[in-house]
Amino acid sequence: MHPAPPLSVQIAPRGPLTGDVTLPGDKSISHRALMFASLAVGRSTITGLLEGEDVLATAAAMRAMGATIERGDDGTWRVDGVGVGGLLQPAGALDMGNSGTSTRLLMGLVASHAIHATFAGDASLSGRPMGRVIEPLAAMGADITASPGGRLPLMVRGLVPAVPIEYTLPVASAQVKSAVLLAGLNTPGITRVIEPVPTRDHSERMLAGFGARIEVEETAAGRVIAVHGEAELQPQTIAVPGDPSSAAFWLVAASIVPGSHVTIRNACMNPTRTGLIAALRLMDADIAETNARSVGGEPVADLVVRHAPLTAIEVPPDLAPSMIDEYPALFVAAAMAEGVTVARGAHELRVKESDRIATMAAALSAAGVTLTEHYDGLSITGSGGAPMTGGVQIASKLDHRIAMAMAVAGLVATDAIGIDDARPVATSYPAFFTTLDALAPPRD
Ligand SMILES: O=C(O)C1=C[C@@H](OP(=O)(O)O)[C@@H](O)[C@H](O)C1
Ligand SMILES: C=C(OP(=O)(O)O)C(=O)O
Repeated sequence: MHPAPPLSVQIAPRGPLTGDVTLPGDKSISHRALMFASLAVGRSTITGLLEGEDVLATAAAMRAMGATIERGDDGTWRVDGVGVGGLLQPAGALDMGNSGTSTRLLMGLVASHAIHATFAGDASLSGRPMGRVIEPLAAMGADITASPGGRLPLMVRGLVPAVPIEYTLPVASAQVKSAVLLAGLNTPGITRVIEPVPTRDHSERMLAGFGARIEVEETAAGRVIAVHGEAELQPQTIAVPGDPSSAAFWLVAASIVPGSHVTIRNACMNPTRTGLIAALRLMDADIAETNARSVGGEPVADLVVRHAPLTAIEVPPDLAPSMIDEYPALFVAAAMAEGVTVARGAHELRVKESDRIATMAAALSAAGVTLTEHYDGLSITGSGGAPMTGGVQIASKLDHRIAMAMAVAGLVATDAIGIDDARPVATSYPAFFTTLDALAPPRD
C-alpha cells in the first residue's frame, strides 16, 4: 500500500528521470475482471489488479450485490461469483466515488437483473452525463430515474427478461458499448452493438475468455459486436497487464526532461490504447518497445523512453479514441515541443472527471503557455524546450489526470507548480508520487 496522495502538492523542477517503472494494473481491465469474475459460477483469481479507489468502488458494489471478493496477503484477489442472473438486491445505495466506468458498466448489469440499485458519486461524477447509457438500457426495458440532465444520483430498476436490442453508438464510448453488452449477458437472444469508430475492446476480449458467446465482425457500418444472452461464465485466472494510461505520464516526463532514460515494464499494448505512443512518435519522441508478449489475452510490452527534442504536430483526430485519457499528458508534451501542436476532434474530453479541455487550458495558461481553446481540443504553442513558468498554483478539479499531468509540468518549470488537490490521483495511480520520487528524487 502507498501513502495517500496529499491534498496539495508542490512539484519543483528536477530530473533527469532514470530507472524502471512497474506499472499499476490497467484500470479498465481491473474493473472488468472483478465484474466478470463476480458473474462466473465458481472461484476466479486475479493478479495485478489495480488497487485504486475506482476499482475498489467496483469491488464494493459487486460485494453489495452478492459476490465474495477477498484480497490475499500476496496481493492475489479471489472472487466467488454468483452467476449471470444471480446478482442480489443491494441493501443500500452503490457509492461509485469518482468512477464513470464503474457507474456505466454496473448500470448495464443491474438493467437486466431482477433488482434495483441507486447509484451515487462525488461532485465530479455527479456532473457527468448518464443519458448515453440510460437511453439504450431503457430500450432494453430498464426503468431508470435520474437527476436532472440525466445525472447521478439515479436509480436503475432492472427488467427480467430484458429485451435484446441492436444499438449503434452515437458517441465513441467503450463504457456505453460495455453497458449494453453487459446488460445483454442476462437477456434472452442476441444483443448487438455497432460501433462506427473502434473503442477499447477489453470487454469483448475478456468476455470471450470467460466463455461467453461473443462475435465481432467488421462491416461497412463499423464493428458489430453480438453477445448471446443467458450466458454462462466460467471462472478464470486473470493476470491484469500494466495500465498504458498511467504509463503516459512517464512517457511524457522522460521525453521532456533532458537526460532521462526510463524503462516502463508490462504496459498493455492493445491497439485500442496506444494512441499516445503513436502521437509522441510523430512528435519525434524516442520510444522503443521490447519483450512483446501476451498477458491475460492482451498484448503487452516493455517500453524504453529517452529524452528527445519534440516537434509540434497536428494530432490525427482518428487517434482520439485510443488516447482519450492521455490528452492531459499530451498537452504537456505539446507545451514543450517546437512549434504549434493542434489537437482537435476530442470533444469527449469535456465530459470526463473535469472538462479536460478547459481545465488544462487554465492550468497551462497559468504556467505561461500560449494556447487557443477550441470546442473540441487545444492548439498549443510549444516552447521548444524552454521551461514553463513556475511559482503558480493550478486547480485539479477532482481530476486525477489533471493532477498527474501538471505534476509532470512542474518537472520542467522555472519553479514549483502547486496543485491544489492531488488526492484524486488515488483513483487510478496510488503510487504515482512515490514512483516519481524514485525516478527523479526531489532536489534539496
Ligand atoms: O471503458 C472504459 O474502461 C473506459 C472508457 C473511456 O470512457 P468513455 O467510454 O466515456 O469514452 C475512458 O475514458 C475511461 O477512462 C475508461
Ligand atoms: C475518464 C476516466 O475514468 P472514468 O470515466 O472511469 O471516471 C479516466 O480514468 O481518465
